Amino acid sequence: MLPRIDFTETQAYNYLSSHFIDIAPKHLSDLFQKDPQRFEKFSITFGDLLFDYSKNRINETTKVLLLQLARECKLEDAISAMFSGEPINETENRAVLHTALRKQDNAPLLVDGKDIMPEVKAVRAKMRDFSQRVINGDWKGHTGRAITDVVNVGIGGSDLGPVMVTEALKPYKNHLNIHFVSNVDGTHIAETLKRVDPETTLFLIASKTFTTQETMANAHTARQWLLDSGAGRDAVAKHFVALSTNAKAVAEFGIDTQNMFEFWDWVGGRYSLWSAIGLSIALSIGFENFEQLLQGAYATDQHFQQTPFEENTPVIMALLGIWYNNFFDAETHAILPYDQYLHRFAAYFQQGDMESNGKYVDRNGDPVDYQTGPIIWGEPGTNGQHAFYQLIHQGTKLIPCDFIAPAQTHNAIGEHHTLLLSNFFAQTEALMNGKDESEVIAELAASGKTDEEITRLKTFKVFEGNRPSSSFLIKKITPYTLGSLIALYEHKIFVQGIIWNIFSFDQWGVELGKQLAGKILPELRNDNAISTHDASTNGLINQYKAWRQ
Ligand SMILES: O=P(O)(O)OC[C@H]1O[C@@H](O)[C@H](O)[C@@H](O)[C@@H]1O
Repeated sequence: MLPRIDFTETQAYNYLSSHFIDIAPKHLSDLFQKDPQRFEKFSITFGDLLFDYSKNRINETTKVLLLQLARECKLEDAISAMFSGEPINETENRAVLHTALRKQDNAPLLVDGKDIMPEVKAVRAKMRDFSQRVINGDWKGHTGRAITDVVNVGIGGSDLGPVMVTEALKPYKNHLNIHFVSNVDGTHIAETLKRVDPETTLFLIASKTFTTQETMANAHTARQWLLDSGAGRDAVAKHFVALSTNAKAVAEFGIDTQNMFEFWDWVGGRYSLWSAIGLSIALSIGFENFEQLLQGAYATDQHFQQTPFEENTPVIMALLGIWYNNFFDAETHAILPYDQYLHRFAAYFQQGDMESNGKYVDRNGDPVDYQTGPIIWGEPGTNGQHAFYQLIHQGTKLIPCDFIAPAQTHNAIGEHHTLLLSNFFAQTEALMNGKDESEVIAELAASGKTDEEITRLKTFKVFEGNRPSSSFLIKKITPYTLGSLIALYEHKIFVQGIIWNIFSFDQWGVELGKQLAGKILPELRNDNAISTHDASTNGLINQYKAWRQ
């Protein structure tokens, strides 16, 4: 069982509250001036990844107190509980073992007294064999032609991870075209089916539960499309495989369970890209590269389990988030990759973080009286700079930002990467230092402005700075370093959930909307006027019925 500790009642929280009053007025640029060792003190190099957190509004005392907070919340026990397979997802009575999927050592891992590693390895071997056969053309479609296109049909955790990773690792891609269909909006599948050939397309029906409405609707449409092309029923076995925990539902759908890649209820959907759900990744970049991804994540798992908290990257990431969320009242957190290939990274962690820690009930079942998970958002740089950075620099909200950039690019074209990185470094510096009034006046005067113009314009051009950021500089985005990076964010989310005393691995908040959609659906199947809801919902439904003809 996970500890039940109200972090706002710890000694560390008390100390942090008074310490906050000292730190809040201090400017980051002064902190740097006073301490030439600041970068060395507040950065961690882990493999090919440098985590620089020195541009955060902390000093050594802050760090000591935040670490004390983690200890008082019994983080160490929680980490061993997760890795050892205790049922820490208590509202579903499940273990949380996405880490087992990337485990590289041979030690057994028991869940309910049974070693799960042989099954994990068997599915990995099956994925290896299958992906190799599809990639080298041995797996044929129903007319004997090799597969050219793979369509992953899934949503949420059965979509976002594979989409993000296949995009991030495009430089490693082979000849297979990979498509993703998630939305129940028929447009998504219709547009995808226009681009593929029934003779050479393989559908991966990715659903942990195999009951998700969107995925089942899209899977049925895809199967019908195959049959409508003239293929017989036996063609389904050559063009459909399932990635799921639910063998019964897979068989009912008509997919041979031989063609099912299994995973288990101790893998959360949003943590499942390491499981059979990652088959589209293995098909896209080859199984060796998929294994590299797992190995990179495993390196982070070891770092997380074995490194003292002082130098433990996910622990520090999490504590910084708590510092801003619970003391500075920051409501959001931006993830800003300076790498076009990482363009779905923030979207992926919107689910990862917000579905995990967007909760107002604590582990005792009581409403919390403090803030929990932040709003996660972001877009790649430099595009974000020309869109929303205005607000980050001069808006009224404090937005802690993570900047992520590779030192080496996969596309060394002219000076592009140097231009990109100059922006990455400049933004973190600008956010921290800002620009004071005297600099603004000097610049305006140098550009020939009159005194009157200078007086009129100067306040608009001042940047107060002191806006915090952390930077991840990665030698190169490879399957291995990407695996490490994703796992860092996963463990950050875990640590925060432990400290906020919430359950991070269930998602009851997504159920109500599904339930109501289930009630409304039959009401939309006829033309009768509806009066069973509130006036707004009735009004919307009735107008829809009037207009839909
Ligand atoms: O993989 P499944 O069972 O189809 O579920 C897809 C998604 O369904 C959503 O309802 C859940 O909120 C997500 O966590 C999940 O990833």
